[in-house]
Amino acid sequence: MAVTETANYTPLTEQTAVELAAQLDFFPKGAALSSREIGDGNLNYVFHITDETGKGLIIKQALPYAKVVGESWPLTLKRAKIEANALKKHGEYVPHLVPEVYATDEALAYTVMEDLSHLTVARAGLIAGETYPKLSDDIGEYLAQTLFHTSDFGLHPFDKKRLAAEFSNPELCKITEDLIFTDPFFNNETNDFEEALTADAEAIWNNKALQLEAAKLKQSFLTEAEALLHGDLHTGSIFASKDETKVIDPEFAFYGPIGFDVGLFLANLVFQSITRGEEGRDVITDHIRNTWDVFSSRFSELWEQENQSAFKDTTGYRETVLEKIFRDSVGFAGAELIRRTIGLAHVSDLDGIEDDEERIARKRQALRTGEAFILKRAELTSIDDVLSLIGALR
Ligand SMILES: Nc1ncnc2c1ncn2[C@@H]1O[C@H](COP(=O)(O)OP(=O)(O)O)[C@@H](O)[C@H]1O
Ligand SMILES: CSC[C@H]1O[C@H](OP(=O)(O)O)[C@H](O)[C@@H]1O
Repeated sequence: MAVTETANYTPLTEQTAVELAAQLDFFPKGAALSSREIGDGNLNYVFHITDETGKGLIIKQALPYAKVVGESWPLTLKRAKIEANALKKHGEYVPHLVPEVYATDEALAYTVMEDLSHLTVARAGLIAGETYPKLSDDIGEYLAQTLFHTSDFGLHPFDKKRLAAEFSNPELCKITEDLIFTDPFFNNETNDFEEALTADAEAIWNNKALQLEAAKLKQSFLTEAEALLHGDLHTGSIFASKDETKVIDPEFAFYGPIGFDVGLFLANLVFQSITRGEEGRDVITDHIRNTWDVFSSRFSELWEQENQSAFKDTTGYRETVLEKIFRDSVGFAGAELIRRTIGLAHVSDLDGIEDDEERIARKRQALRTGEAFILKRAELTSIDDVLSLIGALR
């Protein structure tokens, strides 16, 4: 990382975070503020500042390295600016589905934003058996609005290319390129899995057909600047309640293939489908189906209403675009299922299963499902095909 990037940077402490919050015009003058670092993610500090009435705000600060690994893994501070700008850009289309950004500081790499502590991180809630009736309606809407409006279908080509340049995010993309698309498909030292899964991992590393498809997915991720993605849309990046949904943490935002955001969210629902008993599974199946249905129908409506392309009404064009997004989504979902099982950075849906035999069985199922998604994605033509495949691999 360039020396200049950290020249004026100091990490906040709970104390300095309070001092910073007091300087903002947010709490009443002289309010008694308290501060707690609550970050449970892999990369950043998150300070929760509250006054005596319970009113709160969040200060998220990037560290000059990946928190999960330590100082041996330097990481650009620019990601804080990318995250704040992505929240604001996506907020232009779906203000009700992202936190409000109150202030930013590029040198100190922090973002001050709306406190969402009244909501629960969706992954934790789903694992606990919570139901979120609006989750797939809201995420389908979020995906359609943010991805359509930042694509060539929704923007003038000059604006789209300017935005793509603004959201160039090579360092964070490299993490995804390595951790999702490369390392799990080879015997790489970043991989992380229980000994009982060794033969399963080796089968992946020896599967040449799978590697070829992984290479194609990686190429798509590297080269297809279709829309401004969230870039890491898993259920740990979503806050939810029965009547609200908010998407946080778009520090991996960049111009990439639309199916990447759709696929990551679907894969994280699939983890729930895999780990739940029969009684709790239907609600997840419905969310998987509804996410695609809402996304594709809202995307189609926006296409009809707002697409300026000369080919907008060309027979079969919209269908062709949606078929590609669908195929990509299934493939990217497959890569996410595999990387969260044997790669670096797991999900608690699987790792939290206490019984060893059950945990290993569910992880094997996740690997089988991921492989099938990647290898069969060209044959799957509807979301019901995907759901049947998930069912057949139980
Ligand atoms: N706006 C917010 N309101 C309340 N809590 C938040 C907010 N943003 C983040 N958090 C808390 O901090 C945790 C980590 O945030 P996240 O943005 O996912 O960090 P990282 O980039 O390190 O993964 C979240 O799981 C959540 O508990
Ligand atoms: C060393 S980064 C690993 C992993 O962490 C990110 O997740 P999050 O910021 O939500 O904790 C992202 O998924 C990266 O792939």
